[in-house]
Amino acid sequence: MTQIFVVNSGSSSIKYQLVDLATEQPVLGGLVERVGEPGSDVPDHAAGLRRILRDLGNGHEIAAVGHRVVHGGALYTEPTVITDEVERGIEGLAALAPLHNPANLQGIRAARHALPELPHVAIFDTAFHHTLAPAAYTYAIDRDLAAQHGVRRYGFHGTSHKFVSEQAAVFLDRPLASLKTIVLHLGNGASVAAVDGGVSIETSMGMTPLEGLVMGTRSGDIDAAVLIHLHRQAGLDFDELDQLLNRRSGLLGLSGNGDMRDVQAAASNGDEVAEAALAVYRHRIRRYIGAYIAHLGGLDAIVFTAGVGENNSLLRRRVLAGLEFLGIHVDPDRNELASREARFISPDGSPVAVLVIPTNEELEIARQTAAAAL
Ligand SMILES: Nc1ncnc2c1ncn2[C@@H]1O[C@H](COP(=O)(O)OP(=O)(O)O)[C@@H](O)[C@H]1O
Ligand SMILES: CC(=O)OP(=O)(O)O
Ligand SMILES: [Mg+2]
Repeated sequence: MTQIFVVNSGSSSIKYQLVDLATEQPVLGGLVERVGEPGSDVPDHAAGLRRILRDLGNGHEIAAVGHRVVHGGALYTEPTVITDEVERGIEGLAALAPLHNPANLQGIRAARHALPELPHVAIFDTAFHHTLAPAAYTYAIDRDLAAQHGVRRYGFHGTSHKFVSEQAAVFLDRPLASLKTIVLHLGNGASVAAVDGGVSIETSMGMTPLEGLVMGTRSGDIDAAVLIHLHRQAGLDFDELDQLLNRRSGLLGLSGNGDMRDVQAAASNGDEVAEAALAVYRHRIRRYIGAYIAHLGGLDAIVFTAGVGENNSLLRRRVLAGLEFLGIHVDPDRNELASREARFISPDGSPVAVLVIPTNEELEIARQTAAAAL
């Protein structure tokens, strides 16, 4: 019974699972929250991971450890067995993902220290998007400056986009190579990917996980001149602008609440500010759907996934309303059916399959870890 221990160190949490490879089911799992927050008894990710490993105890047949790492830059495009040199590589990318990579690295160091005899593998959020063409990943600024500082689109949530687009092919019983799919990963962080024959050709997040969709606390797309304007006119410095765009924008900035459940509940109770925030959220998603149909040159499937995508039926319906002329239809009854399984929400015979597929980043990390290390 081979088991893979999967560690997902987020900016303020650590999720973990012990995945049995034979059944592809978690044997156990958990979440440590409020890491490093004031009043928390978990001062940092290293301490959090030590506690998890202590609670885990002995008696498990762990064959390898898989770590989610958010930013692999241009350096890491494959699952990578972690050495001291790889640790330094991940550290070197911290400037591109300051909320995520240092936390990932602390988790890696603590786990390697506690389980030195096991192979540890880094699975990068950026890896699935390394297939983007230059036209898709290039920002139109000075070429040399951009190259010198690694400024380009990398894209994120790749583990989820890969897993979900492959699941769509299995669910539809069609060859992955023939499918043009738009994946909407709508969680706390949110991104869209255009996947053509299993290959990512476009995605909404950029050099960092800030660009693209409206998120819980992140603005997504914004005219870069807004930063210059707020610096000059409102006197905000760079740290304040970073905080503003990454931590105090998105649904939180628009409505005072960053959790979709609360915003949706308020809007449903007639709160106009919440409804206006949701209108911005939906409008942004529709812009990407239109753009990605053009990039794909057709569309076979739209897949909703992650916390919001899997659970918010009203949002799904309203995001796709009026797109019938593109062959996109939603069956209201199927859409309302709550389930933990992959499912259609389009009617039978619809030209575009509209699906809800629960993501499972931990299982994907476990699979890739085993493939790289065992
Ligand atoms: N039943 C639900 N209805 C609407 N939104 C939901 C529901 N369950 C979770 N969400 C939303 O999903 C988001 C979190 O998604 P998740 O994929 O768990 O995020 P992450 O992994 O990025 O932390 C939150 O905005 C939360 O409100
Ligand atoms: C990359 C990213 O945005 O991750 P998360 O959704 O976990 O914040
Ligand atoms: Mg997530």
